[in-house]
Amino acid sequence: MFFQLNYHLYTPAIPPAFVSSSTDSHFVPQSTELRQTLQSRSETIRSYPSLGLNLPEELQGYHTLTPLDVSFGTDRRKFGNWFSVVYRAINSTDGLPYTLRRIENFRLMHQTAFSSIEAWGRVQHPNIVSVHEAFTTRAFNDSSLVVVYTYHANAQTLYDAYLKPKSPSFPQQSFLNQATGTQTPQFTPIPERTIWSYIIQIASAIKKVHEAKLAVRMIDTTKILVTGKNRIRIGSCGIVDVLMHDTHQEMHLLQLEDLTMFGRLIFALCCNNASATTNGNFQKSLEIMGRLYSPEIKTLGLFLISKSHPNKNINAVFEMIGSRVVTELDDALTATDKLENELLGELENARLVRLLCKFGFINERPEFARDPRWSETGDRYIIKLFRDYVFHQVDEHGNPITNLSHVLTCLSKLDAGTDEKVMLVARDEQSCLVVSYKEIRSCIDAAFK
Ligand SMILES: Nc1ncnc2c1ncn2[C@@H]1O[C@H](COP(=O)(O)OP(=O)(O)OP(=O)(O)O)[C@@H](O)[C@H]1O
Repeated sequence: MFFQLNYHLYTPAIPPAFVSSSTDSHFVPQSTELRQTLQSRSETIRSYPSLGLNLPEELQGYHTLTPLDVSFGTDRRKFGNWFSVVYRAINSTDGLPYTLRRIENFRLMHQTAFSSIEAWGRVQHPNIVSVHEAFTTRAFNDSSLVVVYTYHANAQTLYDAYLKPKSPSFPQQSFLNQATGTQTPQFTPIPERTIWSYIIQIASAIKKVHEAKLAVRMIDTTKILVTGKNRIRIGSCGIVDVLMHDTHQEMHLLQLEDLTMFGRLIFALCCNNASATTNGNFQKSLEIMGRLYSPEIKTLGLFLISKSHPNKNINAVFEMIGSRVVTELDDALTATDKLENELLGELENARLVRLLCKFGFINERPEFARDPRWSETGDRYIIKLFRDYVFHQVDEHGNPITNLSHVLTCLSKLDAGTDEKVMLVARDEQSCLVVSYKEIRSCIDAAFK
């Protein structure tokens, strides 16, 4: 069956006045930066682990383990009371990269501890790193628990992105502004719009989790990932449920604890201090927050960390932040417009690559090399001359013309099968043929078949 395409040449883009690819938007950087970001993620995924790490070659269907924690080997990080290490690994079944969080020296007492992982597997949300599976293994020469998550290339924790001291010679302190007599924080505050965006994203993740009758149990700057421009995702979900399986705790209380951790997170981000709500720092934190941000953020933060608020639940949070959600929604829709527009510009790629592959399959087949009938007669002769017309033209001095727009225009016309005629000249210039792109396309199709 042969379908006539009713589009040809290049897909027209939306006028830049409506969707501009050269300007930044809240969630999508300008086109060139977006491309660099995606390219760099692709490079990261293809990067290979250094040798000599002494890691298992294979682990429950995962291979090519690469540690993601840069401090691996020197500063052994902790997950609660347990040591944990994070790896990227490739799944043998689908060939895709995943994140493996390993908890060292963990003894699984009951298989039922994994039931929460199944529940987490059903939680799909744009602000939660998806949980895939969990297993125990002796492949690391101990008894380890491994929980597998979606891998977000080049993700950074909120801690690394904002709170980590930039240099040991610049401790994160306030200094006294002699002119005004006020303490000025020695850090670059996160813009208010970004803080609201993070608040809304975390709140909607918590809402999803609480509605699934689960609790996040780990809302902390070191466990939330920045996975794109102003995009964050809660990582490490489900681990605490497995680790604490034998300690029964009421879900309602765990969900309240989520809100308290959420409040502490807001203070930490606003004040650039992971311990902003501890006793010694609290007054100073309130002062910093009052000075840098609108009062609604402080009110929300105080509501969340309050011990005994009768109406403390995630829906009450949304009542407090409702008006800000509209801006977030607008920005999210602008992001889809921008990405759709970027995609429009790439539509041609797949068509053209498929066409080039077809050419590659047909032209110069070695098994027909001694058979002049293959390429010197009929359909295939036309294809050969067309190939010369597209790729092998020379200028008046006999130098090759490498004009990409000529190639792309010809291929697009060919793909569309236009009625436009083209004159194909034999290499010896003794004969020429005038054929339409439509006819050339039929020849290629027939030869390919
Ligand atoms: N799902 C994921 N996709 C991509 N990278 C991830 C993912 N989860 C974690 N990482 C990366 O792995 C690294 C280590 O994560 P980890 O949670 O151990 O951070 P950490 O700062 O070392 O925290 P801790 O002190 O608790 O160990 C971080 O740089 C993080 O960006």
